[in-house]
Amino acid sequence: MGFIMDMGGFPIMNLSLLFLGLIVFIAGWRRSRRLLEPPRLHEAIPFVSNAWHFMKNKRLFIERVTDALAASPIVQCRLGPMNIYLVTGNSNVSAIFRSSFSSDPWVMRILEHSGAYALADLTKFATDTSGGARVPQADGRARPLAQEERIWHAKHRLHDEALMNTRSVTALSAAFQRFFGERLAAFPVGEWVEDVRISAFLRNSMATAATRAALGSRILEINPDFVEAFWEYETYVEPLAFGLPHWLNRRAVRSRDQFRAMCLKWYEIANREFHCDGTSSYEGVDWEPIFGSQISRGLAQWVKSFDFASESIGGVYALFVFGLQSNTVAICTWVMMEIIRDPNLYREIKEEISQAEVINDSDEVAFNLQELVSKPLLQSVYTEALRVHVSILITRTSTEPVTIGGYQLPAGSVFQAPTHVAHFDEASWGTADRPASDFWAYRHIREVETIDAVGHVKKQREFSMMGRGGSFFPYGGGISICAGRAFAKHEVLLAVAMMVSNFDVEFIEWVNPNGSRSDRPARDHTGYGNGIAAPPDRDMKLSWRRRR
Ligand code: HEM
Repeated sequence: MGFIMDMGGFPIMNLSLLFLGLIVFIAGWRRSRRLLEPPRLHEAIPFVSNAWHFMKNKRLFIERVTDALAASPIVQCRLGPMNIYLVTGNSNVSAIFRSSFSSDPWVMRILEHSGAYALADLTKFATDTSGGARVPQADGRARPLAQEERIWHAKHRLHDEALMNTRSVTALSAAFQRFFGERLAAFPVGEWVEDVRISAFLRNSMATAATRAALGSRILEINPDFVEAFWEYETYVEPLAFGLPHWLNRRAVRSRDQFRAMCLKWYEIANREFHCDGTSSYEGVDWEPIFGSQISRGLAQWVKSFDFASESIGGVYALFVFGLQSNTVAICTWVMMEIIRDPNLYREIKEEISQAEVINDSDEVAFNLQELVSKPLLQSVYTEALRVHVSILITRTSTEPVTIGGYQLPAGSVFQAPTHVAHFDEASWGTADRPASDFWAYRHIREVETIDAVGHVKKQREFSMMGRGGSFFPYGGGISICAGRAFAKHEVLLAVAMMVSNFDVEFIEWVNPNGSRSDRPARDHTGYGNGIAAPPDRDMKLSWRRRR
């Protein structure tokens, strides 16, 4: 009692004041800490809920992020073991595309968990801190790495040479046109085929044609189930990157390992066949059946020069096929669905496509590629499909201390910019009668007046982003921007043009995955965790008749 009342002569009043002061101090300190740190995305079970939510229903997770980013342009969130800063706004997003931000740590997670690279090869990436750019980043090494030891840079150079330059894009597009044409030619001329499901058709035929174009035909002969195994693996690529223990992710790990094994089996056979006569007769050609294209042969060269282990080589090709297929097929499907459901749009698209038709040496209808990919309405529909259906969190790590959204954050902070927030921003995209949430085929078109040779004023359509490019980054940005973006556009527009130009099409109904009639059109597949373009959750059933 005496202890409570006077504490050996220390009056209770003083003790209460001291205690109160301490509480005020702690509350103030915590508030000031909070002010120094961005607000945090709510999480019911710390370390678990957000990561679980992300993997199981990414669309809902991104909607929660969108709400949080409406209140603050930067929000913290824990995804499994990682603390992440989610950012929005043109200046914050362009900041993370600067060269002082790197995608390498995130890519390393993908290589390790989604590609299952061998530890020895992961170490080669981890120890090369010189970055991907031509000029090495200062990394404080006593002996800077020689150019040929720079593994990130070698990969970037390969992408530039074998994916981005005009010759490689033209060669890949020509091969794709040939192989997709063969799939279409399998339909009888003049006969209506009643039960074509556009999503299922493209997942098989477009993926097969793109695989042959990029990797050659041999890979499909060696692995008849290659395309099915790919789609199984594809659903797990992004969830795998979080590196959950295998026992929590058994199916994902099994699919990954099966697909990598297929890639490796082909690589080993292809490698022997390609070099069987010591000097391959295929050297220098644009396309051959064993390795396919320049990018595929380049990858083979790259893995050899860095002495990759076999298990990594399977992962290298598995991840390449992921980049090649998973977005183009989904985007092409959305473009077809949107134009088929709107007869006027279909008619106008068909008219544009007919202007790019040419007769090739074999007397067949082909396309002037440059003309095709610059048609205003086709580009607008393609851009709108990317705007509405691409949802990715572009991820970067700061290599130096940085101020973003008014917060000073240390080197090593991980940032993610959700495309969804920018792509659905009303201020950038909405119009009085067309909210940003709607797909509107004509959103990226403007009418301009031109005067012809005899002085007549003509109205003409032009494709235009109208200065809104900063709110549109479906291909990411900075040095890690998608290396396949030029081919992606060619491939999607070619596939659309070939179907529209060669077939009469009639819509029948929307169907559920089990084939039963759906009472609503397709929406983004919400449970989809793969990362970039969401595929449709319903299919479109149609009948079509090949015209020639
Ligand atoms: C509509 C189709 C496509 C979309 C929306 C898309 C989107 C993306 C995105 C968002 C990234 C990450 C960029 C970043 O972190 O800033 C990426 C990277 C990449 N993509 Fe694509 N992509 C598409 C098609 C393709 C195709 C067809 C290929 C291959 C032929 C491809 C190859 C790559 C490669 C190699 C990278 C890694 C680039 C690097 O780290 O340097 N992509 N893509």
